[in-house]
Amino acid sequence: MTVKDLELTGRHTSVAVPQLMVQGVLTWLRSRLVSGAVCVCVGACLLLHYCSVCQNKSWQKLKTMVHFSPFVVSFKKRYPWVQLAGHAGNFQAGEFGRLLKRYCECEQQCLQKLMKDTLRPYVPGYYGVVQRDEQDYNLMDDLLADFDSPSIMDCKMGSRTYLEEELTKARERPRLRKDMYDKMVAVDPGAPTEEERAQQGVLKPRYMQWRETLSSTATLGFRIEGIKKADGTCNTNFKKTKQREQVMQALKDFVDGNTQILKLYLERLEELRSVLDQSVFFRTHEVVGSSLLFVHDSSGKARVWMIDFGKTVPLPPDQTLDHRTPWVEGNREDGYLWGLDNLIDILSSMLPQTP
Ligand SMILES: Nc1ncnc2c1ncn2[C@@H]1O[C@H](COP(=O)(O)OP(=O)(O)OP(=O)(O)O)[C@@H](O)[C@H]1O
Ligand SMILES: O=P(O)(O)O[C@@H]1[C@H](O)[C@H](O)[C@@H](OP(=O)(O)O)[C@H](OP(=O)(O)O)[C@H]1O
Repeated sequence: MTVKDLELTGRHTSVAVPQLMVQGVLTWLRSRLVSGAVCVCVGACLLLHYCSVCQNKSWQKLKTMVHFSPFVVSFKKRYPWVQLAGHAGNFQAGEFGRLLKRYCECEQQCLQKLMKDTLRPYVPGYYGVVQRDEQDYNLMDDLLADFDSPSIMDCKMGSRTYLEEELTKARERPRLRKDMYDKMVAVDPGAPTEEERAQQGVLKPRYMQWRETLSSTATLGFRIEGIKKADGTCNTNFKKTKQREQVMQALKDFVDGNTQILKLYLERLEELRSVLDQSVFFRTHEVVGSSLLFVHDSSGKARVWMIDFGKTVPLPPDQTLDHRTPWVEGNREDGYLWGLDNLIDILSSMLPQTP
């Protein structure tokens, strides 16, 4: 369920730890772990606390990964930092409340443009590319830095989680993914077709579409990827959270029923929506796989930011998107605003109605 050898797939492969020691930890985890998100937390915490201690050593190729984030990293023992979703080993601690995310040119281009866009207050501040141990990173604000024991939620936005160009590539050069087949079977043994079963592999777009329809991505235009609460509990098991009522329950649990926090989140999302309507960047980009990061703490502070622009790409000069029109191949619509409308609607319905 949690730790296993993995077919190497691009960005999954490196973490900042000596390989042998990590393999020892992983072997221990593999032999000991039982199911449950809290156990995942503890295991990942042990491993990645160690990673952070060793963060000045060179990054090494590691043919193993911890499945199912979150990854809890103690950044220089200052405060625990949590990676709720995404690829393992992509982040390192920076200085002064900043963090380093493994370099991705597409993300760099977006963050640079976003620093000059009306969306600037809704994305992490960006400070350029830095090198550590021969690896390039994008340096950005750590959005958790100003919070005390924060509760965090990652919501992946949009009705589509793969780029149109990924579809084209998969058609031109179909590549069967055994790791995705295995992830599919782990959730639903009946999901693969007979052909996929015989091949023991699925194409990436097929897997991504299956994930979209299993969760709320296809029906609501967003899905919860993970939640970590101030009490230390973590849950990344939202693959089947699909119905509006299930989403509401997860949100209610995330804020511990605190309507004041819900209200602050709602206000922030409404502001974000009106800024998105004005944003040149947003109008001229296909925004896929990007998340909203929700953060609050017991002081009553609650904020939301847009993160992850690794699959946000510029449109041709003559094209714009409204981000609400349903997607058909070729129109490049991503359903981002449709998802945000739904999220806002759900949060509003959870608040007591004012006469
Ligand atoms: N600027 C930030 N400040 C604080 N936490 C962050 C920040 N950026 C990312 N995170 C944490 O890391 C997680 C993964 O981030 P992100 O989606 O950018 O990674 P990724 O590896 O590109 O993901 P994906 O696999 O979806 O492409 C988030 O869920 C969040 O917990
Ligand atoms: O959440 P899951 O079920 O583990 O599936 C992963 C998730 O959809 C990621 O967003 C995706 O990375 P990208 O968004 O960067 O494509 C990754 O593809 P990958 O394995 O090809 O990196 C998937 O494996």
